[in-house]
Amino acid sequence: MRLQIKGICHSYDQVEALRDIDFGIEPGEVVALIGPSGCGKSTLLSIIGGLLAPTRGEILICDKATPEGCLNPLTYVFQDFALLPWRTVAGNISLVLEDHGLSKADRDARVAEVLEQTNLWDFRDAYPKQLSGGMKQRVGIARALAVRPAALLMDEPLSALDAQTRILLLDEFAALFARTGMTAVYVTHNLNEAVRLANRVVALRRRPGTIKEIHTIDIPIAERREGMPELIAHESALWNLIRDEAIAADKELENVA
Ligand SMILES: Nc1ncnc2c1ncn2[C@@H]1O[C@H](COP(=O)(O)OP(=O)(O)OP(=O)(O)O)[C@@H](O)[C@H]1O
Repeated sequence: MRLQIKGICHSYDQVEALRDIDFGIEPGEVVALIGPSGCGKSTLLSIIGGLLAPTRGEILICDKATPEGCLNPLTYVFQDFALLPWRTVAGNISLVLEDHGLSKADRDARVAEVLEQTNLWDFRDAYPKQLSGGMKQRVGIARALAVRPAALLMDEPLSALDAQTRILLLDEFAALFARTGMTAVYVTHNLNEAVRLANRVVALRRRPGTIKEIHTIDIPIAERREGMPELIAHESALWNLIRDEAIAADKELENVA
């Protein structure tokens, strides 16, 4: 799916959150949105996903190409997993397939397929309260994949997890993106995640949120490894881009507390 973000501006009452945001997302591309706290990353993701109408501008879907059997072209992965506690792993995944006119056999086949893809098969009958944070987020990913999306929209999907689980899931996301050629928009505070996963990184400045720079990382995602000198160089270039504003945003939050 090719998306064009065109002249997006958004204000919440008196707060001008985004101004004149323009860029394209190519099919199979992973775009990370980074920037200091409050620069409008989540607002932009919500606008791309159609959850929020922008004050001005539009999101153009330039080609309508979607995977076969796609039930929801733009699909969210939430940082807090958003699982139903009274449903099993398989039940949580199957939930998003209900009300789409699929037969039970089709639903079961899709659930089995994504359970395999996310290494959750052995946990299919477990309930969310029995799972670690990392396993819960795997269920979140499996649920998103079950609708065969054209693009995944991910809002800090690893931020609720401990450091070791983050590293494990980061490897799994990289493998997933490399294997499926999935189009994705990935919001993160974490520059390490951005350089592991993204083909391009959109760095935003704040007040109002505008594009500071679009940074390209031209190493195939499948070839990226933790600690690669080239990735460390990209991470440090990104930090130099947002450093001053990140420090200012941090001080501002400290003053409020
Ligand atoms: N519902 C809302 N009502 C009023 N102001 C809002 C609302 N949501 C966000 N804002 C403001 O809009 C600006 C952008 O917020 P947003 O959450 O999109 O930024 P962010 O970059 O995702 O922040 P963070 O990194 O802290 O999650 C901030 O100044 C925020 O306070």
